[in-house]
Amino acid sequence: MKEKKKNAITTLLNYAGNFRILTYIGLTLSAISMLCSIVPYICIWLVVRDLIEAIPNFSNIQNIETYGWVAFSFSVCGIIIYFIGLLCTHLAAFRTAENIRKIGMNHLMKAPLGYFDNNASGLIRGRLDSAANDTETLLAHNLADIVGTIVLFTGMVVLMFIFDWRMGASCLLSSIISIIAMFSMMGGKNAQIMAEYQAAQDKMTKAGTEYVRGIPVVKIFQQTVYSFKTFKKSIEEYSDKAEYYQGKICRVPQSINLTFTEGAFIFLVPVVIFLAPSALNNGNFNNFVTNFVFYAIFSAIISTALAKIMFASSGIMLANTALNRIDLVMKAPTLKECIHPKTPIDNSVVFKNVSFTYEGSSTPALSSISFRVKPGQTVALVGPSGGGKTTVASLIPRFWDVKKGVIEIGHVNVKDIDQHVLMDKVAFVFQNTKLFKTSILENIKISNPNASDKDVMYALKAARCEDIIEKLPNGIHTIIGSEGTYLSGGEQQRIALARAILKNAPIVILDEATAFADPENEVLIQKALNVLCQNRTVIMIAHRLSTVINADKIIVLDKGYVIEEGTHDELLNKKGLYQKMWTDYNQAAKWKITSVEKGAL
Ligand SMILES: Nc1ncnc2c1ncn2[C@@H]1O[C@H](COP(=O)(O)OP(=O)(O)OP(=O)(O)O)[C@@H](O)[C@H]1O
Repeated sequence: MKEKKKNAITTLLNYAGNFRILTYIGLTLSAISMLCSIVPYICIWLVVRDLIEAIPNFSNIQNIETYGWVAFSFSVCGIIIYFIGLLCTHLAAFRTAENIRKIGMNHLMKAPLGYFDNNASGLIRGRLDSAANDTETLLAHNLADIVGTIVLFTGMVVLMFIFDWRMGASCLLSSIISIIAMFSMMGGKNAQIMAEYQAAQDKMTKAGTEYVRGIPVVKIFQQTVYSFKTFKKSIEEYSDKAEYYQGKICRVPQSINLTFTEGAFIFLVPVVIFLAPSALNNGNFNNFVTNFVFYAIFSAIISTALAKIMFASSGIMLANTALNRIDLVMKAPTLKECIHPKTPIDNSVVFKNVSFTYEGSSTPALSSISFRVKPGQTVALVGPSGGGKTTVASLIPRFWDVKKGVIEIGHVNVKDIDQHVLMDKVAFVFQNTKLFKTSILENIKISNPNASDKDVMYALKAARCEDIIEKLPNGIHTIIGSEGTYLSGGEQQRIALARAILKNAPIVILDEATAFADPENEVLIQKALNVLCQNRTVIMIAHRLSTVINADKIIVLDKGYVIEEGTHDELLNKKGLYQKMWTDYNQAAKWKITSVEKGAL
């Protein structure tokens, strides 16, 4: 446990960078302010001593006013120093939290795009945010309180043994019991239980995100909330863990801790009763009473100090868990950057004996795939569902890195091409277009931030988006998703094509570009695609075989293998899987036309 605490703080201070110095200053000031806060108690002891010694001639007392001023000055100084310290720790904490978010985001920017398919965005964001928030509280408040309290505690222990060690030891005994109870909640097996409790919370967040995503499906199929068993189960698991941690682990030590924190004088009274007769006999009863008054008051600040340590320790525990969770983000796989990047010499794409298995899967998605796409050629990937088409397409821009085989663009291994150059080389249009909740203009300029409004307008025209822009209240400046401005699937697809056209990349990857379009939109999308694909190397995935007839080459993928390759006519002559797919496709098309005709009659 001790080791873990050290790690959390060291790691956090690493995130703070140069602002670490502010943390050190803040902690030192917090320690000084705590030392200042002890002085008024010493003054109280002096006042009580003088009062008792002066009985009944109180007019002889001279120094009480001085003690009062000293106590007041130290209290005020302590408060001012504490606030300056807090200012420093807050500045450092805000910067650290900002750095955690920045470093986390920078790391995620290097993660392969495929990582985001496999990890819910809500979970990744939750991990970064909770780590930043929890550590912010730790650095801004908890750490200063811990250091201050340790100094205060050490000062108190010294004072306790200065005046009367027996009374001091009785006060200290309740503190020790309190501390043992406190740490028993956090140490050993209980730390593991706390980690499990946090993991259950993580699982619940993930299941919650999936649940919200699936609400439309639930509504369509009239399912009740309980159909989402995973989410329900995760809530139950979380409640069980929380209940177990709070009820079984914390109840007894918490009660002991609170009893001895609030009743720090619990051993003091019996000790005083026990010592009083000998003090009377020895003739130093005045001194004995002074010490008793002092320890009775002093035990109150022990309670405050212990309560502070308790809250601060739970802060460290939270920060520890948060750091473990952020580690999961920081340990996300990253694409290896090439040290000596090479420049592709043309726009060809070549797969050489590529095999690929998704992480966590035992079956390869692709096995020994080899094919060549010459510059300017259009190659179509077809085949049954799960054949590996999307995987092939996503390996080209390095959504994932292959471990076996080589993928080349312009005769250079994609791993040896600078990331920015690679991204400039390839434009992709996915099945599910992602448009941001911003203006159409911004949405399109994402692919080329330096483009002028004129270039954007050209791209919109080339993607046949004029009708979309005309009906929008503020034209290209209309924010998508605001004031009832929603675009249909086909319209979104055309905006995405405008984005790809503006990017002007020499290699285009199309994944089911017309999948969700109605007939009207499909014609427009097809026209936009013609512009996008002109004089470019194109790799397209299509289920509608009518769209691939004119491709320079068709590659048939089945169960991760290339089983046929050739032009439309060549493949029909082979009388293999493609020919069967073509027959089925035509039959389906004929069936559709017949059904429509019958319906019309
Ligand atoms: N992110 C992933 N993690 C694990 N396995 C995956 C992942 N994506 C795809 N697979 C698996 O890899 C294999 C190939 O899938 P892929 O999506 O490439 O096929 P496809 O031909 O594009 O299918 P479809 O036509 O249905 O889109 C399948 O067995 C699939 O289950």
